[in-house]
Amino acid sequence: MTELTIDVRGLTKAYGGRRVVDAVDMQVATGRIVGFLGPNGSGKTTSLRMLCGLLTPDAGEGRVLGLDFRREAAAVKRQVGYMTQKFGLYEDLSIRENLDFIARLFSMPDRRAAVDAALQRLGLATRQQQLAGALSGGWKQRLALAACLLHRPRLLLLDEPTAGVDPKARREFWDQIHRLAGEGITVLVSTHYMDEAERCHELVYIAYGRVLARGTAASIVAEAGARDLEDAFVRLVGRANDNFGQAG
Ligand SMILES: Nc1ncnc2c1ncn2[C@@H]1O[C@H](COP(=O)(O)OP(=O)(O)OP(=O)(O)O)[C@@H](O)[C@H]1O
Repeated sequence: MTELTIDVRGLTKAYGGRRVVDAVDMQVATGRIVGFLGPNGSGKTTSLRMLCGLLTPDAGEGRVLGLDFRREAAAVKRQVGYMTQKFGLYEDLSIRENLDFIARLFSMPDRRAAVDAALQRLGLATRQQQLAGALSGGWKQRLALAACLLHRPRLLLLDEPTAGVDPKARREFWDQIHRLAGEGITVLVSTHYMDEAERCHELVYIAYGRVLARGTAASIVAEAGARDLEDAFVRLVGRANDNFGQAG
C-alpha cells in the first residue's frame, strides 16, 4: 500500500458563515509533488494553513506525517516546511544571517552545520554574505526555500513559491523541488502557472472551496474533454459557476 504523508478528509473552514474551504479531501503520497490549483480566493492558502497546523479547521479528520493533524497540530507544525506567499525574511540581514537567525528560533543544536547544509543544498554558499534585500526575486525565493528546509522537514507546503519570478529562475526552482522529492520529501505546492502544474505528479483543482478535479494533468484534460490544462480549468470553473458560484 502507498504510504500517505497527507491523508485528510472533509477539511472545512468558514468565515462569517461562508465556507471558504468546504469538505476538501487531500491525499498526498510520500515523495510525490502535488500541485494545488484554483482561481484567486478559492481556498488554497486557507487549506495549506490548516494542513500545517497554523489554522484550526471547523471540520476535518485525518493524518499529516502520521500525526492526527488536529489533535497534534503543534507536532505537525514542527515537522512541516511552510513557505508563505510573501517573502518573510530580513532584508537587512545577509543570506547566512537570515538562516542562522531561523536556526536560533528553532533552537537547533547543530546550527552551523544545518545552515551550511541548507546553503549548499540550494546553491547559496557563494552568495552567503549578500544582503537578502539586494537579491533578485528568484534568489529570494531560493533563500525562502532554504529557510523552510533548515529543520529538515519531511513535508513541504509551498504557497505560490514562484509568483512574480522570471521563467529561468522558476525552472531552476522546480528542478530543486524535484531533487527534494527524489530525496523522499513530499511537496504540496500551490501555483497559478500551467507549466508548473505540468511538472507535478498529480494535481488538485479547487474553486469556491470545493475540489473540482484531481489526478494527473493528462487525466484531468481527458476527463474535461479539453484541449489542454488551462482549457480544462476554464471549463471546470465555468460548470462550477453555473452550479454553485452564485451561492458562493
Ligand atoms: N482571516 C480571514 N477572514 C475572513 N475571510 C478570509 C480570511 N482568510 C481568507 N479569507 C477568505 O477566504 C477565501 C479563500 O482565501 P484563500 O486565501 O484561502 O484563497 P487562495 O485560493 O489562496 O487565493 P489566492 O490564489 O488569491 O492566493 C477568500 O475569499 C478570502 O477572502
